[in-house]
Amino acid sequence: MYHVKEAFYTLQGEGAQAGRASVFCRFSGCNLWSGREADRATAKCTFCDTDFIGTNGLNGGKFADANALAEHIVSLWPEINNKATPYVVFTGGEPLLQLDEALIEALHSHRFEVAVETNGTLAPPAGIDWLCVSPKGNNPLAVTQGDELKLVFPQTDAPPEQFSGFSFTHFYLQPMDLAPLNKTASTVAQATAYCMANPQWRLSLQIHKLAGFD
Ligand SMILES: C[S@@+](CC[C@H](N)C(=O)[O-])C[C@H]1O[C@@H](n2cnc3c(N)ncnc32)[C@H](O)[C@@H]1O
Ligand SMILES: Nc1nc2[nH]cc(C(=O)O)c2c(=O)[nH]1
Ligand code: SF4
Ligand SMILES: [Mg+2]
Repeated sequence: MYHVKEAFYTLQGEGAQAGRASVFCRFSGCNLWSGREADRATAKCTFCDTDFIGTNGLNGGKFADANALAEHIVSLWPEINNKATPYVVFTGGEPLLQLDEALIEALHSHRFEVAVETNGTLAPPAGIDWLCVSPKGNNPLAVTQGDELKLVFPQTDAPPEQFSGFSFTHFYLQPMDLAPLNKTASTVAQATAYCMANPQWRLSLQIHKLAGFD
């Protein structure tokens, strides 16, 4: 059984695939935070910008098997023409708690490319087409290679230098959105300065927040 908080059609807002039409499938639950505000300060990941509790969001629910969830995802992709490869982004919460090879294979059989946004603490199943790892503080990584390392910046216990030798094709700094913490500061300016001083790293602005879509 897969537990899905919400699923929707939008543009990828972050990283190297920003601007690409995507079905987002947000799994419920995370291994680094309960999702409850009362637990945030003591969680293993404290700055999360996402509600991933339960299955009550848009197009959310419980899906009995891989084919049922794959068909749900396929139904959210618009059949406008066949020139673009359909794209699904599994996120959460932590998608690697639930994503498995059966679901990836079911989506491949519908021509979909499969992307994942993960905190990197769990081993991924085979078959993922685009793996984005976003390390969280000093939580140990189970994954040190992939397509994209996208580090939320700044994090005192996760400086970029710790990851710059890993085997990723793209290295992005994403300014920490402090709104979930009821704080403001210029994390954009700090990330900009770091990327200018360290050209291995590129800036990822969360364009969905700037443009006002999900
Ligand atoms: C909500 S997470 C879900 C996927 C996975 N659990 C992870 O942490 O990568 C999706 C993306 O949002 C990023 N993110 C979470 N909170 C953020 C914040 N306050 N500011 C900027 N990016 C944030 C994460 O680092 C990750 O790249
Ligand atoms: N548009 C849009 N792009 C995103 N890229 C990563 C997201 C996430 O929450 O994982 C996200 C999201 O929530 N919305
Ligand atoms: S690991 Fe990802 S989903 Fe979990 S609390 Fe952190 S940012 Fe949110
Ligand atoms: Mg998000």
